[in-house]
Amino acid sequence: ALAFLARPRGARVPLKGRHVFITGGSSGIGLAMATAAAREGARVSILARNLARLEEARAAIQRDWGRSDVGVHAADVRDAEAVARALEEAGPVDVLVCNHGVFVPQELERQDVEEIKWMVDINLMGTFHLIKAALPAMKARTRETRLPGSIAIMSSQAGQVGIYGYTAYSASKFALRGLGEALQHEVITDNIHVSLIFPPDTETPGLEEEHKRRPELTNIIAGSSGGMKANDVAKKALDGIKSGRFIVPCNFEGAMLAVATAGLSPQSSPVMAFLEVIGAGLMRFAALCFQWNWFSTIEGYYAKNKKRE
Ligand SMILES: NC(=O)C1=CN([C@@H]2O[C@H](COP(=O)(O)OP(=O)(O)OC[C@H]3O[C@@H](n4cnc5c(N)ncnc54)[C@H](OP(=O)(O)O)[C@@H]3O)[C@@H](O)[C@H]2O)C=CC1
Ligand SMILES: CCCCCCCCCCCCCCCC(=O)[C@@H](N)CO
Repeated sequence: ALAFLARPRGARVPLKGRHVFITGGSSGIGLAMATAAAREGARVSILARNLARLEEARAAIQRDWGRSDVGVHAADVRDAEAVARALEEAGPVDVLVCNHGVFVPQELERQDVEEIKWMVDINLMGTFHLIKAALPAMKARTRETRLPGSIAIMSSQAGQVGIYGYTAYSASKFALRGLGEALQHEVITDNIHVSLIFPPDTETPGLEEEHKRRPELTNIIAGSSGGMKANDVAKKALDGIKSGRFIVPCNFEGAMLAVATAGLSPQSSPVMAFLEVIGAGLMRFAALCFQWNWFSTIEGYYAKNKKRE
């Protein structure tokens, strides 16, 4: 029954010979995805603000994979016109990867409104700008080539569960899920598959920066999910994109989170649909255990710090 029910139907999204456009492609997960896509024979374009870092990334991809056709586009995703210009320059896209993102964890009370707005503008509004700019040509492309296209959006496990220190970041990353679910309805008849990627802490230049300011409690709770290397996240992400998966978890805890938060998300895999139906109660129980542990940690931490004052 679930094999019949699971929707949208699964798809094979090939990368070889296709145009893969990756934002935040000059660093961390984005650079790892750009490198892996080039290795699979895709024509890759990368977008970020800093041109020098983009050029370095292009040189690294060319050195490793001998591709001389990596396109670089310096633009800020907050600037809708600059994003539209970059996509115009790059030409029609087959696979759009909205991976750019910024994260500064902080308790809401201590975080400035400017910093909150900055995260929401880049992580959420930037993704809107990209998809709106890329979509018309993407639709024409899937019609022309009769091959499925893909829009991949980089969320985070902090986009599946809200944890201490991530009010602004989680809000921006949860929002991407709403965007993605609604968008999948709108583009399915154009043969475009939406993928939402949910990595745990991943070793990147961005994470190194984040650690300079991350509250101790955020460190502890985020540690509930094992850290990963950028190359491994990139591989999971590309595998998810290639098989047209909507929810793409990256590690074991991520697979549990995916089942626990399945909600009303699209599901093309009958096997995953089966696990979701069977696992719902069990994973809710596991989630309550995790929450029990997190609240105990927070209460213990505050009790200890009060004593010290
Ligand atoms: N590392 C982690 O622990 C995790 C990361 N993620 C998500 O994965 C994505 C990538 O993270 P990671 O690789 O760590 O990040 P990095 O900080 O290493 O790289 C971020 C990339 O995004 C680009 N970028 C940032 N702001 C803008 C902007 N306004 N316009 C255009 N490009 C921009 C950066 O280039 P430039 O500064 O030149 O613009 C850079 O290329 C993010 O969306 C992040 O939220 C999710 C879960 C865990
Ligand atoms: C039912 C069972 C549930 C099991 C596991 C729950 C684990 C949740 C851990 C949440 C970790 C959030 C890390 C965010 C990383 C990130 O995005 C930052 N590095 C900034 O980018």
